[in-house]
Amino acid sequence: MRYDITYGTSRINRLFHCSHEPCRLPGFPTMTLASAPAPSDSPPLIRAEGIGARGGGRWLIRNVDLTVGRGEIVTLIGPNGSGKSTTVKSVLGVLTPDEGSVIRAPGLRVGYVPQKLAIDWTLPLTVDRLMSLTGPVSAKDRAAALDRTGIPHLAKAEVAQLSGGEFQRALLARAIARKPDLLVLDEPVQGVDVAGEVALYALIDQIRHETGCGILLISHDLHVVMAATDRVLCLNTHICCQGSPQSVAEDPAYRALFGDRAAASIAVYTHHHDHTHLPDGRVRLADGSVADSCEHDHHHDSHDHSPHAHASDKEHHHAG
Ligand SMILES: Nc1ncnc2c1ncn2[C@@H]1O[C@H](COP(=O)(O)OP(=O)(O)OP(=O)(O)O)[C@@H](O)[C@H]1O
Repeated sequence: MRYDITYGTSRINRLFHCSHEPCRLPGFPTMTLASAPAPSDSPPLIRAEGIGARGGGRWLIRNVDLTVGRGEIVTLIGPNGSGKSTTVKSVLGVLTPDEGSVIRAPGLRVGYVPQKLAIDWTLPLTVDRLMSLTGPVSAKDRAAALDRTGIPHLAKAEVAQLSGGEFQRALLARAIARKPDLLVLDEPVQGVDVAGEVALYALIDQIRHETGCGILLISHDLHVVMAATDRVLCLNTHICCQGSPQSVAEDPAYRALFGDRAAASIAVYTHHHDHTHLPDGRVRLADGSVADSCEHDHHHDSHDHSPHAHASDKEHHHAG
């Protein structure tokens, strides 16, 4: 396995994770995501079974099973200190788990965007240079990656002067320039505003469709990411629950960790947006007309605003 890892002290601390109520209001920009690629018959890129890792005299994670296949987006979600980074480091081989097994596809190429970057911010560093800091990447591949992430104009910009969103795109460009089979993104929207989060997750989704790579995401974002992911694992040292975003949002274990409001906010973001809820309670329909409600809308199968939608999802597994 070859992978691209940089870690250490942080440039952007967790700037903010927006829980501001208006940001969750219906009508806020939402993304349109293509459906996930059909599951492939190829073996998973990574398969971890029953992994456990100890540190400081205790189990940091235990009994964690995790697989990521080609073209699949899997998200690890959980409170601070619940073991998300430890799990990812274990499946990538950065840490050796104390129990369980990890199988990685032969020759697996991993692009890792860590939560923290070891960069001396007092030294000049352009975006272009950042791309090849830990290994050679051809000029063509660097340019293509910057183009793909929407920041070709920033190739010569100083990394220290980038905005939060630009910086995250630069990190993503750096990871995809090496054409990974598996892209691992540890909190990819740090320092990015909510509209930027939507755009970034849409970009991640496009990259998965275009390249067919598998994507393992770590996130605290309880709303937007849920719409962009195929499978969610909710971690709290062990896996509390897992399944489709909707089914996890319904799980009592998830609600106990994140609260009912978080679950409700997910419902807002997972229904099919062919209309917009106006601040006065009325609804602008797809044809531009305004109605009192969306009752007559025709997308009720994927479109229930209730957090109880999809409660019977068959993918759902609750591990207590
Ligand atoms: N090498 C280590 N030795 C001892 N404890 C550790 C070590 N690495 C991490 N921990 C502890 O393990 C727990 C899980 O850490 P981890 O970074 O995996 O959590 P996380 O879910 O990614 O957290 P966050 O959301 O805050 O990034 C934390 O309590 C952390 O302090």
